[in-house]
Amino acid sequence: MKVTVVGAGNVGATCADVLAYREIANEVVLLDIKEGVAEGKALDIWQKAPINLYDTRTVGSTNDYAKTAGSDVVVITSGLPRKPGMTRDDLIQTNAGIVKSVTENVVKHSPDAIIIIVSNPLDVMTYQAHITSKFPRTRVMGMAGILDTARYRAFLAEALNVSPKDIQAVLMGGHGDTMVPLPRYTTVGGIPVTELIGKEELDAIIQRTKTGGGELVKLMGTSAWYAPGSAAAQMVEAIARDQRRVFPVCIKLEGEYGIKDCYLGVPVILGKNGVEKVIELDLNAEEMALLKVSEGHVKEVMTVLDNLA
Ligand SMILES: NC(=O)c1ccc[n+]([C@@H]2O[C@H](COP(=O)([O-])OP(=O)(O)OC[C@H]3O[C@@H](n4cnc5c(N)ncnc54)[C@H](O)[C@@H]3O)[C@@H](O)[C@H]2O)c1
Ligand SMILES: O=C(O)C[C@H](O)C(=O)O
Repeated sequence: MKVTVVGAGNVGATCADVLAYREIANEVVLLDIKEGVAEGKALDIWQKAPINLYDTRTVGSTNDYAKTAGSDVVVITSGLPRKPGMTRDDLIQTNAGIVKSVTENVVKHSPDAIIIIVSNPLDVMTYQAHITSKFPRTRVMGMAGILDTARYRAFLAEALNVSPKDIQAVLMGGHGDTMVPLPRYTTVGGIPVTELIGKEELDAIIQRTKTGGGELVKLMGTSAWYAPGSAAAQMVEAIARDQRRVFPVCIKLEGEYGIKDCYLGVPVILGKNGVEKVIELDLNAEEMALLKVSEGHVKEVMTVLDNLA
């Protein structure tokens, strides 16, 4: 298993580190456009191997895609992160160009790869990578749902004073304020969450989850990386080990949930072929209405991308 991570910044380097210390891949190539940065971080991670006891070989590359040739999975994290006061959509102009040129290079050197997009605005950057790569939709997906769900689970674990391991949940829709939480599908050790927490407290947690990325941007002046890098690595693991994990993943919808030609987070089965199956939940009217709002927002930003092109 060879994995390339494009972008050796905060998220990319964290993802490469998790892939290495959890031995998810035999070889991890970290690539960045900035001279020396990827080589340095890859070397640093490799020098940690005797301490943390792993065999994964990490290799750095300054924009030399020949080193990435034949990758099984490519994670694209290259692009600007937002600063306080910005929305993710404000990044579209710069990041669309970056994701397009990176995807062209990835396709040239790894034509059979599965691509995982992390760059923002997530849903529309997944669209950009999909139309550029011309890969089947099952091999081009975006990471956001695992992160958003993890935030929701972490906040719930804190509120209920239980282990985050015991909280199972699904969040759907776009990666932004229109994401669709699904309390009906949230359980704590198998118990419906609504039996353990009041509506008001749950609503506050859902609201905090929706703005969870912004909360961190405000605190740090740039966006998060530990949870996002780990979330992307978890998707790679599901593919590399053919785990058939059930995760919310951004993919082009082709009629599921009555939605076509839109890139949205939905629960899927993730395995060796990428998205093995899109799971269609039986949403109630209220949940469906929220998903339609999310669709409307993502489609608006997709139009911005079309106009840029
Ligand atoms: N999907 C999510 O849930 C999620 C979570 C966190 C961050 N993000 C997004 O991920 C992206 C990266 O965030 P970060 O915090 O790692 O930023 P960062 O600035 O730390 O790293 C980005 C890296 O991309 C590199 N880069 C820029 N253009 C490149 C190109 N053409 N080829 C190769 N490398 C290039 C930069 O040199 C930089 O090292 C941002 O767009 C951010 O908004 C998404
Ligand atoms: O909030 C951001 O800009 C980064 C990322 O999408 C996140 O949710 O942490």
